[in-house]
Amino acid sequence: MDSGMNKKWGRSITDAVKAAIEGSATIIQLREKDADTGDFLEAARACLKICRLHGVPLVVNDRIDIALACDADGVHEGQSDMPAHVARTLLGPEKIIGVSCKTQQHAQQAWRDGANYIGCGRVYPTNTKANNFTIALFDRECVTTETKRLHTVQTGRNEQ
Ligand SMILES: Cc1ncc(COP(=O)(O)OP(=O)(O)O)c(N)n1
Ligand SMILES: Cc1nc(C(=O)O)sc1CCOP(=O)(O)O
Repeated sequence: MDSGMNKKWGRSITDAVKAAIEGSATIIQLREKDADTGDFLEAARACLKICRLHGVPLVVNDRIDIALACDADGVHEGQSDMPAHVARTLLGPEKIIGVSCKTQQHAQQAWRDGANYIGCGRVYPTNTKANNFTIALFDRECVTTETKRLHTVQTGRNEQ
């Protein structure tokens, strides 16, 4: 979740985190693509406080420095972000590392690098993210059954 999108919907990022947890979310990702570092860190600390109260892990998208600064539970990295093996070295053995994967090769590399889960998709178009492509459901099956391990699937939606 991200502050910008939630602001558009008239709620704060912390309200969004609370609502997600009330709705049974078992892990939260903070994904701030447009925030300044200071604002990102502040949001991460505020979200983490709520997550800790409820025993729900919080992972930070892209930014290992933010995750380290607030002692978040982990990070999510894309194919053009910090490689998972470097993230593992920086974060240590206990933190959660997720990696976005669109091919079997991505997935195999992620597991070799010490990822805890892979994010596979998206499988439907979205207008919330540019410069990225949708994969076929068949490809998603190949990526996830190939590795038979923990994965999430990005679905995609259309924001008006
Ligand atoms: C769970 C999950 N899966 C995939 C993504 C996408 O991550 P990435 O490829 O790094 O793209 P951005 O999020 O940086 O736009 C994700 N964030 N979470
Ligand atoms: C964060 C993210 N990355 C994607 C990718 O394809 O790499 S899809 C995605 C989430 C898109 O979800 P929504 O459409 O609900 O905004």
